Amino acid sequence: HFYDTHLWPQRSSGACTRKTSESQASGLPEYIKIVEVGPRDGLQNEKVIVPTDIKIELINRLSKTGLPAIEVTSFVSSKWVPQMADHKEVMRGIERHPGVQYPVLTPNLQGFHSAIAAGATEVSVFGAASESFSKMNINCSIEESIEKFEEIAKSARNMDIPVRGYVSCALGCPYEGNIIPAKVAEVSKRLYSMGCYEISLGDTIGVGTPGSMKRMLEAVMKEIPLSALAVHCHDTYGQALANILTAIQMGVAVVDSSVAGLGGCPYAKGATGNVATEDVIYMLNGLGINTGVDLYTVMETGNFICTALNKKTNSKVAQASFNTGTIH
Ligand SMILES: CC(C)(COP(=O)([O-])OP(=O)([O-])OC[C@H]1O[C@@H](n2cnc3c(N)ncnc32)[C@H](O)[C@@H]1OP(=O)([O-])[O-])[C@@H](O)C(=O)NCCC(=O)NCCSC(=O)C[C@@](C)(O)CC(=O)[O-]
Repeated sequence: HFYDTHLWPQRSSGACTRKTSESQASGLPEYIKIVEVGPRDGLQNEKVIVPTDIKIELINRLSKTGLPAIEVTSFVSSKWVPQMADHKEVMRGIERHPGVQYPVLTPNLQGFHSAIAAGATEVSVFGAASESFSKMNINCSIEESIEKFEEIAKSARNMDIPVRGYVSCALGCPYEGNIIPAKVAEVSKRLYSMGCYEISLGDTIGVGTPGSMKRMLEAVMKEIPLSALAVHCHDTYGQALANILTAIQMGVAVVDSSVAGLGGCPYAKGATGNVATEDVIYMLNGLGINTGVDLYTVMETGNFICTALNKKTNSKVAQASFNTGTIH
């Protein structure tokens, strides 16, 4: 089930070349920034520990696709997430391309200091809109997590390190079920107020629908400027692209995704992969929205990591391109 990319034709014209005129006409953003989370969110959930050199090669390949941001690893406890135990080696080992951001996850000051010592120049804190999830994921309440994140934000500010903020369970929690939009808005506001430049709203278990995405975003947009919002959709219920389309129709212009649709959170059982980067780019190309990312190179990179992991891609676009021998 692996893809011999030689079977694919070279990149075709069509959707990729229809640039901004359609998106301008439809009121959609002209440019969407894709934040690639595969090396972190994808590989943290693999049962096997992926060798460090494969992780580095994955990130180096992703750096050549035009992606503007690639989440590298997490500086978390190796007892909690053994898959990310080689964070220092990965951070030190990658080639950094000018203009590409390489954020890493940091749950507390200890993680922040290790990340900076390993050469990180951007970090992400990761909170939740659910008390139970916060406890299960980072072993503290939402309030305690905010205190830890404030310490990170303060140190980061002194060092000119940008901080991104995640809010998990924005559309539902594996332990509490429904999460009210007001809670998502409240946690988002606290992260934004402490200096996070962007808030990524995570549908951690992929239960959201365009309806719940719209209601949640309406609440969050009352507190935070649209330009500071991102969506992070898992595809567990097959709703990710529809949810992303809803978000971009509402003006959100930053989308997290994962090459080959790798991903999931070890503390959210049953949550399958993130939406595939290939599928997001294909949809955005079709809408005439510029991403600056080359679909073909991302598909080749997806093929590389799936071959290394001995698994089938979750990207529908990569599957279809293989089956039909065409990229539309
Ligand atoms: C946050 C902790 C560390 C608290 O864990 P804790 O056990 O409460 O920490 P502690 O402060 O009590 O320290 C206990 C031990 O952990 C060590 N420790 C303490 N901090 C660190 C650190 N930063 N890096 C490395 N080690 C650390 C510390 O040194 C000590 O070591 P010991 O003395 O026992 O040998 C733990 O709960 C943890 O590592 N959790 C990992 C959670 C995680 O990575 N989850 C997946 C990412 S979140 C996600 O996927 C969702 C997202 C972002 O994608 C968005 C979405 O989809 O919604």
